[in-house]
Amino acid sequence: MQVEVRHAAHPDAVREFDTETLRMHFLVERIFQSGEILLTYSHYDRMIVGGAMPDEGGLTLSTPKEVGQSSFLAERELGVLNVGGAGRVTVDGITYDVAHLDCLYVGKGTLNVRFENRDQKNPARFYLVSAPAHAKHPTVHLTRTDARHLTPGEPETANKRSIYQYIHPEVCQSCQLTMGFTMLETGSVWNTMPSHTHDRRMEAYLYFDLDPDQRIFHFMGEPQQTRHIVVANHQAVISPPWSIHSGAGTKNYSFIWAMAGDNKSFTDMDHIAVGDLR
Ligand SMILES: O=C[C@H](O)[C@@H](O)CC(=O)C(=O)O
Ligand SMILES: [Zn+2]
Repeated sequence: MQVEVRHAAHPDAVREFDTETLRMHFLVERIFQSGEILLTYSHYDRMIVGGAMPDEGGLTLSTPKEVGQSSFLAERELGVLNVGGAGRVTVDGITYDVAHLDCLYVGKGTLNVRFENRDQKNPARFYLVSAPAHAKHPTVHLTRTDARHLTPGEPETANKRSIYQYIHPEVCQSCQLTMGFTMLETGSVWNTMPSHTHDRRMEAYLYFDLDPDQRIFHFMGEPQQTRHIVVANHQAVISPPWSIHSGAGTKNYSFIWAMAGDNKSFTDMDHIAVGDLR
């Protein structure tokens, strides 16, 4: 397991960041590496994002010093969403078949989490998101048909998309974590436009299903001080609570969103009119 710590940055400081500094603070370039668990510990709401990509030997979630506990999930909850081939996740002796785009909520107090492939030629890529938790909720396996499905956007504004809400109060219990994914239709490239902030919750995006030679221009920053980060497939962006998080791709793509903070209300957003962005 490799863990990288990212400290929180004040918006006044971020105004001065150049491209490399923005990327160093907010872009997670490496999420999936075969036979390894790569994690990034963000000090925004202490959310951990990362990936587990098993090889023949499988992978066990160990406990890094950063979490300060005897087991990773002693005081945390975990969301797992598979963007690779079919896999298996074993949680304290119970094995779940976690197919492509299935999600697993793993509750606080879990002692053992193990990741394996079903087909070594098409390895699973488990995207992981964890936040501090103070209550135990049951571990739940969710498929796409369990998710809440929304279809915002229009072809005219190139933002027609499907939102699948998995770890969401109407679908699955959690302490502070919410998680799901958004899939853009062919010809639509804009996510989360009109954009918004929610200072009471931070958010992270993992972009996936993007062709290797295409990129997403992810927009961040205060609404009147926007900056962009050029993002490739299987890279994540940490969005501070004060920042917009929106993107335009050179082609359509999908992304996993996950949030932690004061509430789990997906619709609690401070919207910014397109004309007010700077
Ligand atoms: O606070 C909610 C998050 O920013 C995303 O879930 C928005 C999103 O997936 C979209 O509009 O496509
Ligand atoms: Zn948001």
